[in-house]
Amino acid sequence: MTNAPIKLLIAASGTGGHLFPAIALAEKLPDYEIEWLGVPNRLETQLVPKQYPLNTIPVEGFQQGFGLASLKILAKLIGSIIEVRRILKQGKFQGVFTTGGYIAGPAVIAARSLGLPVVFHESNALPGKVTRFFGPWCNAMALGFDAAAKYLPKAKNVCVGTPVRSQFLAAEIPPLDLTIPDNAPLIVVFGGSQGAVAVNKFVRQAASAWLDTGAYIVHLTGDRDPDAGIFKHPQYIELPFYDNMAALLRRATLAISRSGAGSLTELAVCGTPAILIPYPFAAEDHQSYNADVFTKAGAAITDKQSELTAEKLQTQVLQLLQNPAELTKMGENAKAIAVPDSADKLASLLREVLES
Ligand SMILES: CC(=O)N[C@H]1[C@@H](OP(=O)(O)OP(=O)(O)OC[C@H]2O[C@@H](n3ccc(=O)[nH]c3=O)[C@H](O)[C@@H]2O)O[C@H](CO)[C@@H](O)[C@@H]1O
Repeated sequence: MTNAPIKLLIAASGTGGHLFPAIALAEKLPDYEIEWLGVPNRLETQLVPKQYPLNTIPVEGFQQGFGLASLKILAKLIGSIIEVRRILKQGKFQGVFTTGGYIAGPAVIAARSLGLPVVFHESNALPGKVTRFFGPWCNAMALGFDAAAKYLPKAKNVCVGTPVRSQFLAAEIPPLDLTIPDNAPLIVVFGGSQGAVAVNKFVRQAASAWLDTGAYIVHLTGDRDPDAGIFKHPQYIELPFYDNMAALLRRATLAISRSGAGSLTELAVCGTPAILIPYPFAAEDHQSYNADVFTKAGAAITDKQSELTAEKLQTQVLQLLQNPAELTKMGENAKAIAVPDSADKLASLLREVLES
């Protein structure tokens, strides 16, 4: 007699930073029957592989203060909890995995109210409010960074790193489909999964001096950059989004990046030295806490956006390009933070919780 597969509901929504680790975990559970929980019109509708049926609920994050808008959101939250309980019961799910954010609230409440186990993964060094609130209710709290544990004193913390997409771990990474000479230094600029308009502006103002040294720039602008297409140069490649990040970050001499957990994890796995510019409006400034981990490890230089100028960024990059030994050291320090088998560790933890 063969055992029926374990049914798992994955609640991961919104950004690459929330979705990629969950997809990497799902790929490690081929013997499970997995369905997804997300919201309509977010990145999950594009990124979640078709083999995982997507259930959607209309949950939203709370605004500051408590007005009519918050009451509507509360009503949606209650409706979402009822709906997730229905999905879990009807589908006979045996557990829930979540990467946090506002989808996690109804997922954790519904699962725990039905007595189902929940494994939570928090990739940031400063855990989000939802994580801090619901962490103690979960059967395991998997952390991307050790530094997060002190903010979750009552949770069952296990540091597993943050899983990266399988492309980063493949023995043979597909080659870059961009024309960049082998010996040219390459600066890669990216601003999370949605691009960073403020970073893009600094980069365009500073870029000429970098290009004059013979360096190439691959600039991933996001699709909402009003200045896209303005700056042109034969060594400057501008794209709204690029898929083959594994090959690009491995090839990069230096990255200029926001400090979302996903980006940092990939920089570490690839051993890519970086200048980090935390997104100043991220919830509770959590990207600065992420960046601190890298700066303290000697893997990156961090610039506060409010104190940065194009001139300062220009000089920092020129100095680093002239100092390959420093770049190599930063890259090695980044590699030392990496947890390349994070998805395996997370899958083992989940199996331990769901199968014991
Ligand atoms: C603005 C904001 O609050 N962002 C948060 C969001 O992640 P957000 O998705 O914004 O940022 P992350 O750095 O975590 O992830 C970005 C991902 O997009 C990928 N990418 C980017 C550009 C591109 O052209 N191609 C591509 O594949 C990167 O390789 C990376 O995997 O959730 C993360 C996890 O909780 C947080 O740490 C981030 O702070």
